[in-house]
Amino acid sequence: MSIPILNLSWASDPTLKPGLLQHLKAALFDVGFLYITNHGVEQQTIDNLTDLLPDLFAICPEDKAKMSKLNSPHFLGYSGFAEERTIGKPDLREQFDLATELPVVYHDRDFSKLYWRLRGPNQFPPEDAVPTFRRAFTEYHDAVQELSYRFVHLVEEAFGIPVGTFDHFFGRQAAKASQQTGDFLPPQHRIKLLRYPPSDQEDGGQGVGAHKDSSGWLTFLYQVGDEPGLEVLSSTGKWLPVRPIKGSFVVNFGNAFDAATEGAVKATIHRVISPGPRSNVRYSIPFFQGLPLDMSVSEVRNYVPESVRRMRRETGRTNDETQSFLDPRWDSLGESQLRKWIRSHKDVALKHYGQEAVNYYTAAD
Ligand SMILES: O=C(O)CCC(=O)C(=O)O
Ligand SMILES: [Fe+2]
Repeated sequence: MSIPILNLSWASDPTLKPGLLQHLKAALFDVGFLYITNHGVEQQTIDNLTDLLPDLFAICPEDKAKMSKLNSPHFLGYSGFAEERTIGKPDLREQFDLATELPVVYHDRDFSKLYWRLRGPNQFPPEDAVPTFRRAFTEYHDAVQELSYRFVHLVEEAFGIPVGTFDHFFGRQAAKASQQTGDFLPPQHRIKLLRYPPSDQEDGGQGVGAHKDSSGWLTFLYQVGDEPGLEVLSSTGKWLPVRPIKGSFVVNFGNAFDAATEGAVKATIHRVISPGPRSNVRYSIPFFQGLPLDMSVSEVRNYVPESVRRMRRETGRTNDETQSFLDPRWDSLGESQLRKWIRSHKDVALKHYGQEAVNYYTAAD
């Protein structure tokens, strides 16, 4: 298995587009991981943000503390080196979690569900500490958001459903009158700015442990520079390197997408090995495309054609890893997101959601 590279500029050439869609189908259904090049996001927009990363991570500890995730019921802000764990081991990275800049909604509308508190504004670094950061971040966010919507249109074509079928998930058009769903509050997308310092272990260390993405629908990852480390688990059980290709994004699929397609498009397992002792710092920026918090995966599934959903069933393999969406308690995106955040950040959860919520969301299944 190798990781396909799709040239998105083929989408605007009628003679090349059928080939692109063919490649996309193979990438979606056979691999679940791909690179995209000529994707339409200006290199300058990317560089304006990536050039600031060394300065951002070099802000003083007091400024980092002021941006701590502990301040944020939305789990947005700074987490220090090795503070998060995956599969029981610390991840040797430092990160800023950001998102689409949105106001809180739970104060002034009838949003009775606790998960609405996930939605809210960013904590930005002080403007004098990293001048132009907010502008560079916002431009990057807007450009990748636009790419993500464009890419979803190609996925619709690959699925053989009308272009725009998923638009109302993103507040881009009302659902058709005949359909029950619609009027969702447009989602908040999440962006992590990640820094992996060189490890003192010869074989690197756990940059981030093996996982599937649970924060969104599709992930668009930008790997800064040439430092390797990202690996994806192939269907034969081998770890394949996903080396940076200058200017490309890596696309992969989150648990919700896997569940919505009944496993036809897999949420692949991936990990990052930290740079070794003589390597450079590695930076990367995943963009997790969100879905409306009050939408349920079963609703999303209604828009995915039967021809796609039966693919996994026909292979005879069960859809093992997305069981949590099958539990009615976690079927909505909001419930599953809140559960995930509370489980991974108990300190933030206790402070902003209280012991009762922590007990509820962390109880064994
Ligand atoms: O840093 C990377 O290349 C990947 C990060 C990742 O998989 C994640 O944060 O979900
Ligand atoms: Fe990931």
